[in-house]
Amino acid sequence: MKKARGQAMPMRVLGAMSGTSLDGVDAAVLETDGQQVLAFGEAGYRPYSAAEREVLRAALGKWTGPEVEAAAQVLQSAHMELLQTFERIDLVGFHGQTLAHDPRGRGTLQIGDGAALAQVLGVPVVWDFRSADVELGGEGAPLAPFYHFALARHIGAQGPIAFLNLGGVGNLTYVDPRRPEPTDPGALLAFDTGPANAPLNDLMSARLGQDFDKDGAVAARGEVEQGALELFLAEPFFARIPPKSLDRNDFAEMIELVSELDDPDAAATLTGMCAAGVAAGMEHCPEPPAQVYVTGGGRHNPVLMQMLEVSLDCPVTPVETVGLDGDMLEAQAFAFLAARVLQGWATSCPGTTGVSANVGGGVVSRP
Ligand SMILES: Nc1ncnc2c1ncn2[C@@H]1O[C@H](COP(=O)(O)OP(=O)(O)OP(=O)(O)O)[C@@H](O)[C@H]1O
Ligand SMILES: CC(=O)N[C@H]1[C@@H]2OC[C@@H](O2)[C@@H](O)[C@@H]1O[C@H](C)C(=O)O
Repeated sequence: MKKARGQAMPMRVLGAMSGTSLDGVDAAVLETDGQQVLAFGEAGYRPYSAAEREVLRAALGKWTGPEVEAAAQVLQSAHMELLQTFERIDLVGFHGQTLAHDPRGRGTLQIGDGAALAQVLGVPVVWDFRSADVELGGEGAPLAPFYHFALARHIGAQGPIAFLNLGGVGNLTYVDPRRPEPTDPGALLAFDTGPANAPLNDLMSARLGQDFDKDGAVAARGEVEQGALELFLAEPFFARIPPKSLDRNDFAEMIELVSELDDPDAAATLTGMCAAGVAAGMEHCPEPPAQVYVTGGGRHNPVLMQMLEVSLDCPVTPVETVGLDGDMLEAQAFAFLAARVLQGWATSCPGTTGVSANVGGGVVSRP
């Protein structure tokens, strides 16, 4: 039976996320009743070693088999190591690691065993957040939008704003905080915008042996190749009406579009493609938001931020300008969603994943 909203208890919830960039595990405490953000707590980060990252990378795009099992072990032990360092936790929201995402085909796969984690930590763990939404016809992603709605209210936004997450993949949430509930029609529109850092990271790794283009240093020396950009934007994904989502490697072939370019021009062009995907996505919003608040690692890239400022019709700033932590926002989101799952409340709705009705995903495992 669903509880009435007034009965929800404030909890200290620990959220954990291992994102598509495969850099490490982010974990953050959020005090919440699943409706409001009450306070932000401690946060921690556990990077993957180069060897661990290779094990995870080898499993990307796979659904079963030895690579997936090896990746699951790396993922599980890294989480156990990090999450055991937190104290006084009531509940854990455990996203795991997406290995494969094909919502209209084989489904979505996040590795990680929440039941085993609950035994070790001695508290309930909410996990497998995306499957129920996909099974009911939704995209299964993005799921942070319900948290974005709570954040928009927390920062006192009076009209529509947007949150833009620039991780491996980009995702945008348009929020109208004047609606009372995130599930109200018009309160949320969310979708993946296209590849963000993943192709640029892959280029940097293949050509220069670097994990990423730190501070956009390589792209800053180059120019965007317009022909490649046009070919990229001709992909049917950009014209598709949202909600819509992507797998990390859905645009892996775009690196071919820059194969003839020198390093600076190739990096600048891939950076430009990320910004252009966001600009194309913005066209789907009902009106330009008053602000775009950027979270995720891409906000540290000044070349990318500059390109966004030029191509969007509204101001673009890192979420830190309103006192939020852009490195931990996704981990906090899964803490927030865990609190909602425990109450039996929705974590996605037609505006966020395209699912036909409001869905409360997530499995609860108790110690
Ligand atoms: N100083 C910097 N300069 C340029 N790029 C940066 C910088 N810091 C981080 N990044 C980029 O941000 C990426 C990490 O972003 P983030 O941690 O948000 O990804 P993620 O959470 O794994 O991804 P997702 O949200 O898609 O699951 C790095 O791989 C890198 O490409
Ligand atoms: C299937 C999956 O794991 N998708 C991730 C990925 O990383 C960014 C983007 O693609 C977003 O759709 C989602 O993560 C965020 C945190 C979300 O669900 O809101």
